[in-house]
Amino acid sequence: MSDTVSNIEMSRRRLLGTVGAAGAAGLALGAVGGAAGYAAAEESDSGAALTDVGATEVMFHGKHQPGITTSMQSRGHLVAFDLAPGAGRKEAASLMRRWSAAAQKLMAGEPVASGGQDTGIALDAGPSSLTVTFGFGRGFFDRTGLVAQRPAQLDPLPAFSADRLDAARSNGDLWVQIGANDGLVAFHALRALQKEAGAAARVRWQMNGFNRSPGATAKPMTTRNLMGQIDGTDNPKPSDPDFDRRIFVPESGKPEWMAGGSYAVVRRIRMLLDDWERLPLDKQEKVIGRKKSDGAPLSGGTETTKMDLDKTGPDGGLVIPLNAHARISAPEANGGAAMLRRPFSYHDGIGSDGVPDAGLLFICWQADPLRGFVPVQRKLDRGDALSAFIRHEASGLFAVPGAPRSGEYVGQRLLES
Ligand SMILES: C=CC1=C(C)c2cc3[nH]c(cc4nc(cc5[nH]c(cc1n2)c(C)c5CCC(=O)O)C(CCC(=O)O)=C4C)c(C)c3C=C
Ligand SMILES: [Fe+2]
Repeated sequence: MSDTVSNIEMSRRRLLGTVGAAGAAGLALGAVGGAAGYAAAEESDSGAALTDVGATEVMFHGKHQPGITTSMQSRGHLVAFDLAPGAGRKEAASLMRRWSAAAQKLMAGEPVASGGQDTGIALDAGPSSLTVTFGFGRGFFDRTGLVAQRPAQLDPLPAFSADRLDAARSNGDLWVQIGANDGLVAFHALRALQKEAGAAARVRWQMNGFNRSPGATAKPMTTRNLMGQIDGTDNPKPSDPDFDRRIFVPESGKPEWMAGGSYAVVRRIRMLLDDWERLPLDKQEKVIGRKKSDGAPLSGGTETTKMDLDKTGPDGGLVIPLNAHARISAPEANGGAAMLRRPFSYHDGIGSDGVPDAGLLFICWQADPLRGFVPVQRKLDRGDALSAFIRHEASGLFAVPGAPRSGEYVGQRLLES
């Protein structure tokens, strides 16, 4: 069962079980609410929950860690930690044990007494689809004396010509991805995990992101990014026959501790919004190869229609230009290379250059970065029309093990091997 299915079941059970029939009758179910949902929510004065957003719980245990195939959440925090000077394998194991116990409680909507007492930031809220995902960076294996267990997939990413990477905001020994459909719930988890790190690890960098709030659109839709494009249409789907093979390390895969795991590539990609917004709509659409209004390919149809890469217009030219982002990044153009993109937008105010410091916290998941991100980015780096409007400013690559079994902590099979 996917964690999304169990979310829905869990949230329905919680709604009916804890809110009671009178409240449940007037509820707007966030996932399917639509226009009728808004009316019900606005009119509800019974004191019952207005939606099931808060009640939805994602499971901590399972085959894969949460936060990979989980539906995108409206708030995200990405934090990289370095192990503190003097901390090694023993301290790392103890940290992962503490973090896993805290994450399990947080995801169940329970308080955590990190450093004495719960901060109270998430009091009153339900789990709100909180997920906490843990990964290990290349340096982790040096620090813990586990170099022999380091997967080749964590070899540094190649340099790309358009990279303008800030080393201080790149990589890190440990990576934590927090996502939730409530800002306070997400911050509560962030704070608890930072405190739980104690003297064992120090924050190296932190990035904060956001997406659409559940229920913001009248019907469920693929989200938009800060350039206004519908972004995520052609993601691999869990129902695709080769989804697991592309995104997750198989049970028989190597190293054994990565069974059921995945590799996360994280890129902080700044959008040059002033330049982008000056571009007329028809040119913006040619940059991507899709319409801005509904995400349909320029070759016709609706958002989910397959792109016709050979279609020509009245002038004889290709309707999806040769340098269109969607053409260049398509699996067919990259020997089948595919990744699951699950980003957050970010906005960190106005940069020192006077333009918005805003863009995409691009996170993609794959069983092997050399068969996912790397070949696609190599190709985009050479000829993507979008390159003129974006700048890669930070980068990270992390091994994200499978979910722990009941009673285990994340990474136990590595740290106690
Ligand atoms: C190396 C991988 C990719 C990077 C980096 C990347 C950055 C990036 N993309 C957009 C906006 C869109 N991307 C779209 C499709 C798309 N992008 C990638 C890969 C990277 N994007 C892939 C593999 C695909 C799917 C291609 C396909 O199979 O057809 C789209 C179109 C809609 C969609 O399918 O999601 C948009 C829009 C931005 C703004 C960006 C950097 C800021
Ligand atoms: Fe893209």
